[in-house]
Amino acid sequence: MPSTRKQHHLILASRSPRRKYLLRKAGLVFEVIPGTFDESAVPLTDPGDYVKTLARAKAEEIAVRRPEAWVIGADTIVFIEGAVLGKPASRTAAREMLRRLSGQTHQVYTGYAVCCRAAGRMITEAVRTDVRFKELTEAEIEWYIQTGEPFDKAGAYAIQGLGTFLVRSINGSYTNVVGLPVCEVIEALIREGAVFLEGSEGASS
Ligand SMILES: Cc1cn([C@H]2C[C@H](O)[C@@H](COP(=O)(O)OP(=O)(O)OP(=O)(O)O)O2)c(=O)[nH]c1=O
Repeated sequence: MPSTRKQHHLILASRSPRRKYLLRKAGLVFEVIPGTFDESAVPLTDPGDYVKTLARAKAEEIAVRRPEAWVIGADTIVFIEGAVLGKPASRTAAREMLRRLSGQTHQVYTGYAVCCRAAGRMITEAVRTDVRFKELTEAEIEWYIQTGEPFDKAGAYAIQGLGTFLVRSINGSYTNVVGLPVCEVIEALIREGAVFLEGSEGASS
């Protein structure tokens, strides 16, 4: 019996619900296939190069299995005074990160990769957004930690969630902070002829 399942040709190589949400909101049709790439194996270099390397590795892992598809990979880090803040592993780590970010401006870097092996294409870029936090009281930090929101987010906060109250201002792309610079990624997809919109021919085969 022939399969009636839609074969999408755009794949998001990510387990991040935020990335999926951002691309869906932009009207794209895609599959989600998270990889197993071990980020800890990559040494920190320049923050932009670092997120590009990780984004590329995440995309390539899936592209090898689906050479005909266009694959998107991404990686987001929070960077302050030469240090990378990843996802906090404990309440103590979350507390330390939030204290460090309090009253300061930090940088959020998201690297993205858009690639297709059959087309012989690999685009990698990094986008930077400056984020300024308000001065946080200890009570505000404790309240935010007990909401549970910091734990799967780089830098222990979510600008798109309850953590919106932490942010005084941003300079640059908002979606870049959430996990995917939508403007730049869609620009790249359009340039490559790889945009699959709901209802369009390219979205299924
Ligand atoms: C700073 C910030 C980060 N984040 C999230 C975006 C990313 O999902 C996460 C950083 O972790 P990443 O390692 O970039 O991504 P991930 O592990 O969630 O997903 P995958 O590797 O499978 O693609 O932090 C927010 O949701 N809001 C924010 O304000």
